[in-house]
Amino acid sequence: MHMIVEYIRYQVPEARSADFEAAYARAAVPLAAAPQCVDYELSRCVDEPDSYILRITWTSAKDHLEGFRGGEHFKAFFAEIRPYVEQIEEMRHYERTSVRGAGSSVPTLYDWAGGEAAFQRLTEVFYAKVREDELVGPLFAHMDPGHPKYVAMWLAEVFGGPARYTDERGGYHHMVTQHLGKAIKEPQRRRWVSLLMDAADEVGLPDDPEFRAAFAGYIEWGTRIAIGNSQPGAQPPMQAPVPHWGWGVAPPYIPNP
Ligand code: HEM
Repeated sequence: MHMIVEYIRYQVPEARSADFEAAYARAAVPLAAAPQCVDYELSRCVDEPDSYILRITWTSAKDHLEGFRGGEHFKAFFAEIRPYVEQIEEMRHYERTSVRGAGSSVPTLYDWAGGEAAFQRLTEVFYAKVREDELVGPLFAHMDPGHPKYVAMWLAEVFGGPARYTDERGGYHHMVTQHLGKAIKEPQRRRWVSLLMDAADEVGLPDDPEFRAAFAGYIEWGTRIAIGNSQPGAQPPMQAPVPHWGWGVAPPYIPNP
């Protein structure tokens, strides 16, 4: 899949702008229903209110030109915007480059949680519980004394803090080797999660719904991957970046063909 961004610049006289926006609000319904459309946004120029830019991200240029234009949603979409075709000044596909990313207007989960100290407190309390637990304790019988600290470094990095696990502890590769062959069972994973959530309450991690949903989302994801990687014969990738987790929603997993 090779995403492509389409920009359409319109010049719409002030007298028609309200109708234009209303037409696009209606056109957006079939557009959003098209499986070739990733997202879209119509914005209006502040300095020259006659200028509009419509940005549509498509799953690929071919999907746009063949899939969407030849598909079931195009007719309804085009019927709405047809009166404005003559107002188009530019309509082209743009290739995304690697220069993109999120800014800092939204705090990281790491900052929201309280930074490094918060994760250190969390894992100290958590592994004290783990050690005592009859279901998961035995897996950790030979745990490295530094383990709570290392996992705190991992979590901090995942949630947007400094890359200390990568820089000081061997990164993803080291983590994955630690789970190989452990043959973790589902009830053990569940207990691990449950003890971690107890620890989160005990050390007073923020308990607002948004933070906890994102936190639990990563933990559900990560523990399920750990189970898979720990089974006999598993062959997980041995090199990968440490994952980064934010406030958003994880997209569906589609394996590379
Ligand atoms: C989100 C889920 C998980 C994360 C982020 C995680 C993270 C880690 C990390 C970073 C290490 C290596 C620490 C080091 O640098 O030495 C590790 C080791 C280990 N993990 Fe996990 N883990 C997860 C899930 C689990 C689960 C569900 C289990 C079992 C129920 C488990 C059992 C172990 C064990 C037994 C070790 C080796 C400990 C030792 O002997 O030192 N992990 N984990």
